[in-house]
Formats: sequence, C-alpha cells, structure tokens
Amino acid sequence: MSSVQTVTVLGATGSIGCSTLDVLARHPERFEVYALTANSRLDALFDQVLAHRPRYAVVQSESQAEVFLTRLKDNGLSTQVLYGEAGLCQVAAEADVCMAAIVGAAGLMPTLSAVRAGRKVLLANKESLVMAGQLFMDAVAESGACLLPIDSEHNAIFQCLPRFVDNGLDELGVSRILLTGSGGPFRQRPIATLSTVTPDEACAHPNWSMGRKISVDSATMMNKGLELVEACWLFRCPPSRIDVVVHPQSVIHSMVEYVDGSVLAQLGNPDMRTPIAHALAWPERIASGVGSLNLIAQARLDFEAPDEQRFPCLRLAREAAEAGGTASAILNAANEVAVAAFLDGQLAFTAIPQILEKVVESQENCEPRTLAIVQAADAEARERASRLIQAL
Ligand SMILES: NC(=O)C1=CN([C@@H]2O[C@H](COP(=O)(O)OP(=O)(O)OC[C@H]3O[C@@H](n4cnc5c(N)ncnc54)[C@H](OP(=O)(O)O)[C@@H]3O)[C@@H](O)[C@H]2O)C=CC1
Ligand SMILES: CC(=O)[C@@H](O)[C@H](O)COP(=O)(O)O
Ligand SMILES: [Mn+2]
Repeated sequence: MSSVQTVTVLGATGSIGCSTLDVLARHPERFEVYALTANSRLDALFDQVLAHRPRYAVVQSESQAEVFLTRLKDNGLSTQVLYGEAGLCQVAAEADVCMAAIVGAAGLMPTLSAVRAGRKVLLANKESLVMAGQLFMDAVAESGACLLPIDSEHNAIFQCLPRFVDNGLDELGVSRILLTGSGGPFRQRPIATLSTVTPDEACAHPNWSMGRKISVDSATMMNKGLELVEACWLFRCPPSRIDVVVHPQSVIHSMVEYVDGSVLAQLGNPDMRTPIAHALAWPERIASGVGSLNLIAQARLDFEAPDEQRFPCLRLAREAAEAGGTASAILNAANEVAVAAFLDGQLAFTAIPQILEKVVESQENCEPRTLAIVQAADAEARERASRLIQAL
C-alpha cells in the first residue's frame, strides 16, 4: 500500500455515508477524510465533522453554510464550509477517492465531477448511470477514472469477474449475469392489500437497513429495475443477458455464469460495509467490521422467478433498458417524483407504477447526446409525473 488516500464522502449523513465512515475509521493508516457533504441533516453532519475532522464540509445553501461555519468555529473546528452543487463538485474532484452516495438525480453532477477528474469513484448513486449511462461511461473512458461498484449486486458481479469488462461479456467467457433481489417487504403480501400499505411498511426491508427512497424502490422492485440498467452500463452488456432472480435471504449478492457452465457467486451477510471495504481497498482486502457468514444457521437459500404482475416496475425498467435513449432517465425521474409523493402520503403504493407507465408512454424518447438533453428529459418527466399526481 502506498501513501494515505484522501476520501470525499458525498451523502455522508445517509445510510451508505455512515457505513463508509465506519469503515474509514477502522483504517486511519490508509484513509483521511477530505470532505463530508449533507443536505438536510446538519446535526448529523456536525457530529461527523467533530469525529473525522475533514478539510471541507458541504451543505445545501449559502445561508446554511454561514450558520454551520459559525457553529464549527464556536466549537474550535477549522473545517471550511462550501455549499450547493459547485461545492459538491469541487470536493468530489479534489480527493483521491470519491464515495458517490447522494440519493437520486442530485448525485449526477458531483459524481461526474469526480469521474472527469480521473479519480477513484465508488459508485453507490445508481441513478447517475440510469440517467446518463452512455455519457457517464464515456467520461470514465476519457478521464481514466477507476469506477468501482458499491451497489451490493454490482460489487458482487465485479468480484465474480476476472477483470474489468472493456469489450463486453463474450471476451471474458461470461454467458449471463444473475442479478439477485430480495423481493422486498411485499413479496408475499396479498396483492389486493398493496394499495393501502404505509410508507413505514414499505421502508421495512426484510434484510437491509437503507434510506427511504431506495427502500421504497426495493418494495416496488424498481430498485432491481434500476440495477438492471446499472448493470448494462457497468458490464457493457444488453438487458437480454441479465436475469433477475428473487432470493429472499439476500445472502447471495449476485452471480455470473460462464460458457463452461460454472456459476460464480459472492456471498456475505447483508451489510454494505463489505462492498464498501472491498471497493475502498481494491485490489487489496481490508477488514470491514462485518461478521462471518454462518451458513449452518442460515440453513437455506431460496430462489424464485420475479412476479411481474406484483412488481410492474421491473417490467417498465426492462422495457426502458431495451428502448435505450432517454427512456431510463424519464423512468428514473418519474419514479423519484412518485416515490416522494408516496412517502409524503399523497400517492398510493400501487399508483407508483401507474404514474411511471403514463409518463413513459407520453414522453418522447430522445437520443441522449448531451447532458443538457438528459437534464431536459429528467425535468419534463418530473413535470409530467407531478401533474398526473396532482390530478388524482
Ligand atoms: N443504503 C444502501 O444500502 C444502498 C444504497 N444505494 C444507493 O446509494 C445512494 C444513497 O442511498 P442511501 O444512503 O440509502 O440514502 P439516504 O437517504 O440514507 O442518504 C442520502 C444522502 O444524500 C444526501 N442528499 C439527499 N438529497 C440531496 C441533494 N439534493 N443534494 C445533496 N445531497 C443530498 C442526504 O443528505 P441528508 O441526509 O443530510 O438530507 C444523505 O446524505 C442511493 O443512490 C441508493 O440507491 C445502493 C445500494 C445500497
Ligand atoms: C444493499 C443493496 O444493494 C440494495 O440495493 C438491495 O439490493 C436492496 O434490496 P432488494 O434486493 O430488495 O432490492
Ligand atoms: Mn443493490
């Protein structure tokens, strides 16, 4: 191992952010926290700054930055405070390593900033690839950034491959990818009762502790749909080479099948500190704090086909992946609006896929040649989704 690496954690106050700081704190000889960023949870950010003493903290607005800086100074802390997208992009580009863990489309520009600076980019923010996959991967190739997947399934697939996929799966002898998904909290709930589930019920994931947006995505299985698109870009493969397998225990994090019939899987307890530690130290290995997997206690691992009647979002995402263009950016934006409305009590759980389908059907699919085109598609889809929800 060479010198200490500086690390920016985008979305430090979230679930992935906190797990990342837990792993970093175990390895002070390897990593130094360079910057921490937050949006609304400023008390949590303050505690993190106190514990990790970064050079920068980034908050949402100028007025928040002024108040936060005063608070830091009053407590004898010399951390500098930046704000807004410009602040996020600056700290993303400056550190050796960027953990991209902002949720949603807000993560796209800061993550791209780290990519364009040629940094080691640990990608949790799947939405940036779903929105702008081609432009994002072109930027990685141009800058020479080292892009490592944090999403547990994609990290597992990466661990089951012999090297990065530069020219498609065939040159590695891979026949297909088996993307596992738990099926979420409503895998077995009577379909007729889904229209009345509450946000807290939807966020009660059976195996993972995560932020509320991704938890709802797991409950609709849109998360698996977003991950399907994410895998197409990361592993340069068509959606037809990716099968979704429901695996309720979340012990196998995904699998890769080779042409000789071998299937390699990565297993572990469902704790994001494993993929985070894997990517932070790659190609070395470091301790993550995650305990041993007890297969005897686990006793069984189950597998099922996904039920597309129960989970229409999965079909919508596969169709978007197959359509290409701005289809997945449109779907992602409509999903962010619909999930926010559901969490806010304005939309029934079962209306989420209905809104998505209407937005996708009504909006033109364009060639995403520039970021401006992607951002315009995102804005239009948000507008359409909001209008549909208001009209209900
Ligand atoms: N949690 C998990 O286990 C996994 C998560 N992921 C992906 O990682 C990403 C983060 O997920 P998770 O940690 O669960 O989410 P959380 O909701 O727990 O955290 C999100 C983070 O993003 C920040 N944030 C939210 N909106 C903005 C914004 N507009 N501008 C800047 N920062 C913002 C939040 O700040 P604040 O809290 O201060 O408001 C918080 O730090 C998502 O893309 C998710 O899909 C992928 C695999 C697993
Ligand atoms: C931990 C992680 O990577 C999540 O994306 C997880 O996969 C969510 O669980 P589901 O498999 O239920 O979507
Ligand atoms: Mn995942």
